[in-house]
Amino acid sequence: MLRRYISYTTNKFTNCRHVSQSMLQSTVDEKSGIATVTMNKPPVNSLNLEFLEEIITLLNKLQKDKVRGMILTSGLQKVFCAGLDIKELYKPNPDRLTKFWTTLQDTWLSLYTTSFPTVSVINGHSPAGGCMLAMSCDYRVMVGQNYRIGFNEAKLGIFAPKWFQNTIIAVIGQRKAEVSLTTGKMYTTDEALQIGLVDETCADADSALKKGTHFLNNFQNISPWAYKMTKDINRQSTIQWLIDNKQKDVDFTVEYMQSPGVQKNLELYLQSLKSLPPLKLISEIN
Ligand SMILES: CCCCCCCC/C=C\C=C\CC(=O)SCCNC(=O)CCNC(=O)[C@H](O)C(C)(C)COP(=O)(O)OP(=O)(O)OC[C@H]1O[C@@H](n2cnc3c(N)ncnc32)[C@H](O)[C@@H]1OP(=O)(O)O
Repeated sequence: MLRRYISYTTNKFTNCRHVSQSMLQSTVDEKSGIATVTMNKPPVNSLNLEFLEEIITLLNKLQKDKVRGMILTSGLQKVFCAGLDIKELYKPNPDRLTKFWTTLQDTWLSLYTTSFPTVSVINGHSPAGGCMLAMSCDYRVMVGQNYRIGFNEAKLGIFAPKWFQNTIIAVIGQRKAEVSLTTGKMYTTDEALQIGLVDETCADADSALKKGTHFLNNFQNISPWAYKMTKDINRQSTIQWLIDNKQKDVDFTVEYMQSPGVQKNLELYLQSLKSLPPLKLISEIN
């Protein structure tokens, strides 16, 4: 396992508090109380067990520190998050896969129920679990015209669980979610805006961060308690479904992922990932 460390420093010139873990950097602006969290797990910010554990630890820390809001973004050149780390799913060790899926559920629960408002600044490709990471925030701003976002699980021969699908339905509605999930379509920035996968688009990352901050400033005069209660009531049925079905969801996933058909599909997908030229894959699967 990677050596992990957390360090806290305050920069007296910028009035920012920095929290740095090996794959995540967090900077809290002392004046606004807004945390900017940057994912930095080259090459593609894929979500493996250790990365998910870091995300949970950081969310707990931000909650304890009573930040006023969080912006989640990527420090990589062209990828926001490539989704689940396929290596966690391909030829898995059942014990690790059990821990991985349980931690994935807990990460989603932590992010979807934060006591502070959250924004994702999508500054790179964002397929499958990467798109879900963005959907689990309260607001989404997508940068530029070069990236793709969507739910391509079907292209890998796997399907999204109920709690995942319900999260998407809450954002874009039942019909669009069904078309999006069954076709595995990856959307351009403009298409994503049109179907409501993202709330705003802009040309560059700096403007996107400003738009994210602008959204979070809406909560300056809103009671944190009123914010949290409203969000909890709005999201309650999906959250409760997962809490009530956690073990069933893990057991099913562990068995399903190990089936020969799923493993064959993942093998073929991993091969195509290696053989296609950069970015061809994403455009191929449109
Ligand atoms: C709060 C959490 C919410 C999450 C809830 C999830 C609930 C679960 C439900 C559903 C399940 C979801 C399934 C998934 O997420 S499966 C993952 C789907 N992802 C993809 O299909 C992305 C595939 N990757 C790409 O299309 C490209 O890599 C791209 C992201 C566009 C980047 O392109 P490029 O910059 O050209 O980089 P390369 O393709 O050369 O890749 C560099 C190396 O990274 C490896 N890679 C890429 N993606 C993954 C991945 N997802 N997992 C593991 N490894 C990945 C790639 O093979 C290269 O490796 P190497 O250098 O060894 O060849």
